[in-house]
Amino acid sequence: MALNPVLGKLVSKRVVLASASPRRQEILTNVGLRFEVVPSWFKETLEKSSFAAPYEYAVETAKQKALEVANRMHVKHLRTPDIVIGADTIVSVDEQILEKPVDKQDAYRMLSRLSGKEHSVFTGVAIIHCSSKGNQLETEITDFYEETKVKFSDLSEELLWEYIHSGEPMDKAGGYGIQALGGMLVEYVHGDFLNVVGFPLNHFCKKLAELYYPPPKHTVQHIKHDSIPSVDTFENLSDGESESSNFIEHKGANNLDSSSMCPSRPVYNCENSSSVRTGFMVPLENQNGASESAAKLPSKILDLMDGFKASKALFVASKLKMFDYLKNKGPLKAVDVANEVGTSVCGTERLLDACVALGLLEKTSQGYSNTDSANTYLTSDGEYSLHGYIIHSNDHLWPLFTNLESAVREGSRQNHRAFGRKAEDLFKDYYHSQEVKQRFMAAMHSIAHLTARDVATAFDLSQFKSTCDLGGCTGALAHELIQIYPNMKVTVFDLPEVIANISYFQPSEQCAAPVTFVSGDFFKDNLPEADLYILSRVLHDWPDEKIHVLLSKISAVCKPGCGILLAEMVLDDEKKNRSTALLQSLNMLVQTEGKERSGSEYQGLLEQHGFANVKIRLTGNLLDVVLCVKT
Ligand SMILES: Cc1cn([C@H]2C[C@H](O)[C@@H](COP(=O)(O)OP(=O)(O)OP(=O)(O)O)O2)c(=O)[nH]c1=O
Repeated sequence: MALNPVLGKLVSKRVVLASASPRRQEILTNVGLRFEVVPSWFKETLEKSSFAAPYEYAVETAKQKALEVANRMHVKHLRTPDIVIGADTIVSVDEQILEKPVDKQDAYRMLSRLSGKEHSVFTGVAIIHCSSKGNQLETEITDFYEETKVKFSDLSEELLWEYIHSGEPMDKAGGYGIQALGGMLVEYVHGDFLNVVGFPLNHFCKKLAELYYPPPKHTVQHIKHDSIPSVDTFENLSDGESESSNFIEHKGANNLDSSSMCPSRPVYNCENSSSVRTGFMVPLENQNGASESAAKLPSKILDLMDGFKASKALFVASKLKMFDYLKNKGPLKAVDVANEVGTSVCGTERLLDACVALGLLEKTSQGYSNTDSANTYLTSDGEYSLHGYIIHSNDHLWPLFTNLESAVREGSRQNHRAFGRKAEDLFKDYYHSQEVKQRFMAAMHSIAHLTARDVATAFDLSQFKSTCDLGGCTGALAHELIQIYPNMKVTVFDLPEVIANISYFQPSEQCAAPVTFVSGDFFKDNLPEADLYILSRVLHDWPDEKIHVLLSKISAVCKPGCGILLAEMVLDDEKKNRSTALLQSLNMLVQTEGKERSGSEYQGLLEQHGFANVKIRLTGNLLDVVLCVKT
């Protein structure tokens, strides 16, 4: 049973968030929703005076943002999403609509208008259900808005400018962010706090409840239309969707991070997390940091202590190809899996049970079978198989991470301790041992294929007629680019040893314009001509000195207007919030001389080589995207 099966209803659907707002991504991620991010290209230029009320403008803009994404994904022959969610947040004061400031003066105008007054924050939301009939996209649109009233204190000039110079106002409606420094300007908030931050979660859940659980006619009088049904109500309503248990696990895990969203409002975290947890109930500590009773355990720490056991269970089940057997022959009893794989029955049963508890498998009286996620991601031939990366994690990263302590003490990579060879020798191994080479390429292909759509759609790249993916390996991103921009000429440039082994990874269906593969070393050889150079998961391998060598080579062949697109995990500037990216930076420490970097660090590197207009898109998924152009 899910805490909130209305969100559980979306588990099996392909949900797309048509928004680049990191806040919206975080709010929805924190409640365990799984979705792709495809930022809308709709320009927020609707004529404001043509709307009778400010909220109508926000709702219409939200609708247009979502429709643009739904149409683009349909037209570009991508798989039509099931649901597209769009949102638009505006601030309204004295009948005027304030959006994001265009510059510091504009931010000043906005904030001085809000000083000492109450204003309204409206977020319009559109939920678009999509289907394909023949070649036509059919949509059903549900929209709504939420209003929150916010009052600012009187703001002194000094405070105003200090706040503006912090940079926080620039990407936020009304020029402030209530969830961070802007919270200091606020005297009171009446209404949904998350609505101000960009997404009215409570109203969204109520809307989904209306859509998915319309009250049966004979019980109408018992159901409160404006409430999200309670857990008990939902138990009755639940349709028993098998993935709902995954949903809870996921949500529990995500609450670990939710503090970054709203540090000043612990209530928002605490209420959710204490009611969400399943399995072992772990309320949070009281204000003094002391447990309220002996039964209350530090859940976050316990989860972290157990993390390695869960990773290793996943690695071993993958290595033994259990997900492949279960896909082809499931449901199977433990004894049958053990016979297929050649393992002990007692060990196999424990591993399978652990995988069930981790939400990777399902268990019924017929035996064990894969969840949909296991079929998609964990089988070696799944549509978005991560099998290659999992094996790489087990065989290569695990031994390196075992030496993390030495890496931290010495500040350098640990290949010699993990494998008895220097990093350089080992790197050569990738290309000299066929097995290791295939394993490494499969790992890189898994991640590139999984993230290709996010990377290719983070920005509108249609102005670039030719693209060169430097270190593009098997061409997974290149193929995605051609799907989205059929007229783009796409070249992949990688080492000869890599290019010699790409055939296994090529898609079976023929693309309209095939990808060109060119072999060479981007540090030594001439680069192919292109309007846009892509570096996906390349810069994080190298120290700044090597990056300067590479960027100056690219800069030398780039004409004004040509661009660089980076795909990396981008750290927040303070390096304290994005745990996946920060852990990845440790991953780079144990095996390379590189590291993960923040948006301003990438900007600094790029600007030194004549690239400007640096834009960063946080996709909410594995890779973020940075785009800049040569001046
Ligand atoms: C008032 C306020 C707004 N905001 C943000 C929420 C929205 O992200 C942003 C308003 O701009 P929007 O145009 O609603 O959204 P966006 O440009 O960030 O993303 P997209 O158009 O791709 O959906 O302001 C805060 O983060 N905190 C606040 O206190």
